[in-house]
This record gives sequence, structure tokens and C-alpha cells, in this order.
Amino acid sequence: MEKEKNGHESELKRLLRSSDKVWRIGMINGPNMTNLIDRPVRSKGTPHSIEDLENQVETLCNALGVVLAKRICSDYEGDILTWLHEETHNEELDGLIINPAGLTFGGYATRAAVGETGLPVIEVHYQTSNKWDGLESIFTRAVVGTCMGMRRHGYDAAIVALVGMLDSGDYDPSAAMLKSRRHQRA
Ligand SMILES: O=C1C[C@@](O)(C(=O)O)C[C@@H](O)[C@@H]1O
Repeated sequence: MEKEKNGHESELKRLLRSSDKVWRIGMINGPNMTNLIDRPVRSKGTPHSIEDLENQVETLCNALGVVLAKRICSDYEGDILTWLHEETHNEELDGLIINPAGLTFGGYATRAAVGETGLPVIEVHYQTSNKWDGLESIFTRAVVGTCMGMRRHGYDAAIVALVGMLDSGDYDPSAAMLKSRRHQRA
């Protein structure tokens, strides 16, 4: 069984990777995602916890030969800002995925900090934006792409796309809203 699993993993890597770089990926889940297990099944799908979700992402990263190096899930914007300031300097991470969740419509400080990392960032949401009563995510301007409406599977889509973009360099860094230290140096 273990042998078969390893076989599938290397097949996945062969199919989806164009480099063997061990990218270091960070994941942010914003306010209310701590309570994922109790959130409505209609929008979130079969009940699962934030730990289940993090394990799912970590397993896919391992199968692709990259690392889910850092993660945060917090109900407090300040915690997320401190994490961004501390964990994304010194080029310790290569890319990020974020579900801003409760910060989606008003987390301007987090959006600025995300943009200033200069990293390729993919925004993920369980639901699609047409369920948001005409509201739009303020984060979309600061990220290179968005996965919406695929519930937990959107995280897998985001990881595959992020790794593909990192491998090929095929993404638009100017999608980051603010000019980052990294881009200024380039
Ligand atoms: O908390 C959330 C979750 C969400 O980001 C999603 O994953 O669908 C959508 C947001 O509108 C909401 O505030």
C-alpha cells in the first residue's frame, strides 16, 4: 500500500512539476476559519476541521516535492500581520496561499502586508463571490490569482497552480499591488 502511494506521488510530481526546486510555501487562514468544523455545510461542504484542511494541503505539498513551511490560522488580524512581517522576510518563503475569510472585505492592513511580501500569492475561498451580496474581495488586487467556490478542493488547485508558476516563473509579479523590496532590488 505504502509502495503504491509513493508510486502515485512520484507520478504526480512527474506530471505536474517542471523543476525539482523544493519551494517553501506559506498558508494563511483568516478570522472564522478556526471554526471551520462548525461552519455551514452548505458553503463549506462535508464538515472538517482546520487541522484536516492543513493536513490535506501538507500532504499535497509533500506529494509534489515542496514544503508547507509555515502556516497560520487566526481570528486576530494583528496575529496575521505579525506572522507576515516575521515569516516572509529574509526570503524564507517562495509563495503564499491565503483565505482572508473574515478579512475579505475590510482587511486593508493585511492586504498591504500581503502585497509588500512581493511573493506570488493565490487567494482561496470556499464559496464563490456571487454569494457575497454584491461585495468584492479587496485582496484580489494584491494576488496573482484566485480559486473560488471549490470548497476545500480550491486549496489543492491553488497549490498546484502556485507550484507550477514557481517552477516556470510564469506569473505576473506586478499583480502584487505594491512594489515590494524584492521587486525593487530586481
Ligand atoms: O469567512 C469567510 C469565508 C470565505 O473566505 C470562504 O472561504 O468562502 C468567504 C468570505 O466571504 C467569508 O467571510
